[in-house]
Amino acid sequence: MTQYSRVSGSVGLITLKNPPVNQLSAVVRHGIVDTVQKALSDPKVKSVVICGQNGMFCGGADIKEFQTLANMRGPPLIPMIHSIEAADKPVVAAIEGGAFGGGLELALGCHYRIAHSKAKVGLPEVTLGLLPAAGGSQRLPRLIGVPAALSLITTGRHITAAEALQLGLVDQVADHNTVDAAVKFALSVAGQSLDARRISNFQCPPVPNMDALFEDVMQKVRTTARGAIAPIACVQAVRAAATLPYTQGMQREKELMATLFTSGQARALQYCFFAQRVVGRWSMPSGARWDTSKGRPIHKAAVIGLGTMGRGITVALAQTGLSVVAVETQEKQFMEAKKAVSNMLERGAKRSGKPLAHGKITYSQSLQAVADVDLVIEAVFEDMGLKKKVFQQLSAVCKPGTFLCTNTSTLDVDELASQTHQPELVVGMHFFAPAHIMKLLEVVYGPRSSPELVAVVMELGKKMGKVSVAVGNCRGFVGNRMLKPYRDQAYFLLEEGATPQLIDQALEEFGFAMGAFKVSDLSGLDVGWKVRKEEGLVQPGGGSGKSARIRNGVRYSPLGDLMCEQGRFGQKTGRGWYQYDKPGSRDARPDPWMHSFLEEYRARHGLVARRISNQEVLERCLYAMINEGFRVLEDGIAAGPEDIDIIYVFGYGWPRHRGGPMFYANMVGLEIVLERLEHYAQANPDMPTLQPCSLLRKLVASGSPPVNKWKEVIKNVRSQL
Ligand SMILES: CC/C=C\C=C\CC(=O)SCCNC(=O)CCNC(=O)[C@H](O)C(C)(C)COP(=O)(O)OP(=O)(O)OC[C@H]1O[C@@H](n2cnc3c(N)ncnc32)[C@H](O)[C@@H]1OP(=O)(O)O
Repeated sequence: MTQYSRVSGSVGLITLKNPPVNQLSAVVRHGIVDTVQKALSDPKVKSVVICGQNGMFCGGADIKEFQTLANMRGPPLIPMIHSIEAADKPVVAAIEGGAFGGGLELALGCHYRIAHSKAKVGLPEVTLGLLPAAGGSQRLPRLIGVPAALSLITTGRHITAAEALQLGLVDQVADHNTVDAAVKFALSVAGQSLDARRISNFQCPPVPNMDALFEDVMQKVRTTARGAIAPIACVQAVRAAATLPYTQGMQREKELMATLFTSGQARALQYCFFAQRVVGRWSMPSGARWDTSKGRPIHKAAVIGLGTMGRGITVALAQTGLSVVAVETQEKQFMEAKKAVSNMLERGAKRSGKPLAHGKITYSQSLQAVADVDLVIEAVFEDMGLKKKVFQQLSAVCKPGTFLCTNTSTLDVDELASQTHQPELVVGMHFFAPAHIMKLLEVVYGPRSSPELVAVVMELGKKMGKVSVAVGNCRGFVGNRMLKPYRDQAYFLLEEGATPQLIDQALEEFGFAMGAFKVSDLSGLDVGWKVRKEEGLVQPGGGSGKSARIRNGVRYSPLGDLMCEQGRFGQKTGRGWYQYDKPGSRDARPDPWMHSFLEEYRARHGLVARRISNQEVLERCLYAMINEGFRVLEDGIAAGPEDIDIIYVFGYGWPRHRGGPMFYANMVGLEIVLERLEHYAQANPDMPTLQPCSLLRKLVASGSPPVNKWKEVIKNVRSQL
């Protein structure tokens, strides 16, 4: 786990060996303590280099060890790092690949740091619900100053070696063999005084108006944290570094960490870290899996339809380096799209510092231009008739074997596949707007979709920087299917006495980026109205009598339809569930009109408004969504709870520090979720989405196992179906 050798006569070389990322598990920490001791006591050794095997310095503490305190045996990190800093021989960290979290804290304990030019460094503990508690919160501000340290520690962002050099975080950047460079450097500094190299002895560089700086940062962090506690503790820890002697600062760091470490938020965030990796190991009900299905290379792709989504998809594809044929048959849209895509590419290049990808795109107004591409993403208007026509044409035009994908948020992927000669080469790609920015991609396979195609599209998603989740085909797939009962409950609560702002506030206090009604205003009320009209659900004026609020025997709220009849489509019309200064403006303000609208509505339907508590808002909206999540699992649409949670965290603004809806249900207690659903279902027999589903009942009957054990129960439930 840790290898030791003497090189170049007098340099003790310690190599961390713990695949995949040389994480500091107990054995590695033992190894470091032993080998440092060995090097320091060997009179032939004049200086020491610490590096990691396989081109990676160290990915930090072993996150798996955090699951139980019992796992955390072995030498603790803090004294281990202190003993390195206190050594009387120079210790040099040779950073290849990356130094993250405890890995960077280890490097900060060394007297010198040399990084490869392609290496990255960072303190991402905040993203795991923690803070850099092996001295990182105290050493980093002393080394690079308070503002820069605050920026790194509160965001957890990874920075390049070049930025690290500029900040003074590393001493040298090497273009070739970093370990060789570090050994050479170690030889050159052997015997030199180390007094000025021990960061814990430094004073933080003074900051003018320090109180104002911390107040300002704290306010910003509170706004963006949406209830997460780790970013706040990070600011408090850095403040301790700036105001207290090192030993007291370390004490504060320890206290803050103790609170975070055992918090539910840290558990949720660490679950998300692993869940994100679990969804990459996709599987299909047929038994096809990520490790047994091989894709084939895609050299040239096409996008059909250059509306908002098509433009974003074109940009995302071009940024991967692929050749892209962008097709739009309508002249006006074609000209506008060319300009818009070009602007988006320029903005992207500026943001990322990567070269422009203009040359990768060819534009055409004819579908014939896609004849020789390997993969097509159709992104025309969300209309089954139109999409079917496009798929028939694509099937005729494209070379045999071309993969055909549809960007759709709800439509039946199998129905589209049946329009082509090779339905096994069709999948859905549900992008989220803006498609070149949003991280989530739902990859929707049908019963006939080939695993090869799923492998290709999952890989393509990765190249586009997306978190791709493979899901089965059903109405709304995973994300939008679960959103429906959540939204329905929000509407029903309005009928029963709530206001849009009361509901949104409860959801935003829970941690959602936006409440249900603000989201509805943003995406446009007319979108759902069109779908409901096509489904025959809309009655003019909202209908009358008892049947006005029932469709197919199930409770229905015509509130959204009535809003649309009034032309209140949301932000785009300047009026929706809220009012806006002008059409297109984003600043939502409560609209007094809503009050009389709702009063009149309730009076017409004989409804008596009652006081709705935040708790009821959360229970009804979230538990209805969670219940649908269990149905999704039962139906085999998602392979496991991790898939659902990652979809919600990356695509629907679910607060990451609450781990996703299914993890959250587990945190609340499945028996509590079941009991509350039963309660609400009894009170509302016309709302079948509140009837607890059988998987939830089975899980509770099985003793409410933790999320990572649900798959066993799911397997049993499915085999009984
Ligand atoms: C008193 C003080 C107590 C505690 C102090 C704790 C401080 C810490 O160090 S907390 C940990 C901080 N470190 C991180 O947050 C880094 C997490 N890792 C990453 O960001 C990335 O893995 C990466 C290092 C940048 C490498 O990325 P990539 O090359 O894309 O590989 P991945 O697919 O992400 O990971 C590969 C494989 O490694 C597992 N893994 C990564 N880091 C850790 C880790 N720190 N501990 C345990 N395991 C780790 C990861 O889960 C993947 O394995 P799978 O089997 O595929 O899940």
